Amino acid sequence: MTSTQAMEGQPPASRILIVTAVAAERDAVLHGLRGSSRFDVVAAGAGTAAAAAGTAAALAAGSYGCVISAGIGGGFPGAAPVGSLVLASEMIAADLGAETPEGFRSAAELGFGSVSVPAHRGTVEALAAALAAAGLAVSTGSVLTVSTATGTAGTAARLAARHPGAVAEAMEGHGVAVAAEARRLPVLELRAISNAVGPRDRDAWKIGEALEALSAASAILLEVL
Ligand SMILES: O=C(O)c1cccc(C(=O)CC[C@H]2O[C@@H](n3cnc4c(=O)[nH]cnc43)[C@H](O)[C@@H]2O)c1
Repeated sequence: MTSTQAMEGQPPASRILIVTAVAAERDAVLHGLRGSSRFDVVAAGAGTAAAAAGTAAALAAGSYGCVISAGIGGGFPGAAPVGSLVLASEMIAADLGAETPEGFRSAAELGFGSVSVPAHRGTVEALAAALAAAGLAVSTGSVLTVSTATGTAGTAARLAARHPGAVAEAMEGHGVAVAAEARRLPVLELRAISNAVGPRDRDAWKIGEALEALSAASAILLEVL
């Protein structure tokens, strides 16, 4: 895990922890935050296990009032185009469950507990309004956390059918959210869309465009949080 404090100085009353997967996402967020001392930004690694462990470690080491999972993500066609932003209304562990002869059953359906953590509604609404007011394209809806990035039209269609409110998928949000929820902290997920959820075409991913959108959105975090 690599961690960067935005700037040295006295910690304010309510600090905010932002967890990304990779260093490029962390650096894009830090660029937008322009050295604000209220935020710590941590690149915890890809996937829910690294995200949850990294978030839990950061929360054990510091005092925070809010946690944000941030990075790039895949957008569902028709809901979140490449280059746009997504704010999660909830973070769903979309492939946590079991295959059965009747198809996939979620851990919740199997009685193992919830697979969804709600985002802090008031903050989502305020942030979505501020992003839109700044001229940034933003949609709000469920963000799916998957262990395997979708690579076929069939998987995309199955996920969309199972989660009609889904706007994007990524690989860390639910892990960050579970670690935040364990400490009763409000949690958000912010994704900048680099690719469409569907048939895999890695060469078509617009990572630079998404990282720019992530930086622009991070500048708005300063105003709202
Ligand atoms: O190669 C690079 O320069 C680069 C820069 C920033 C980020 C990356 C990543 O590969 C990040 C992996 C991260 O991205 C999320 N992600 C993005 N699109 C999807 C998707 O369609 N399905 C699932 N996850 C996606 C995910 O959270 C990964 O951890 C590379």
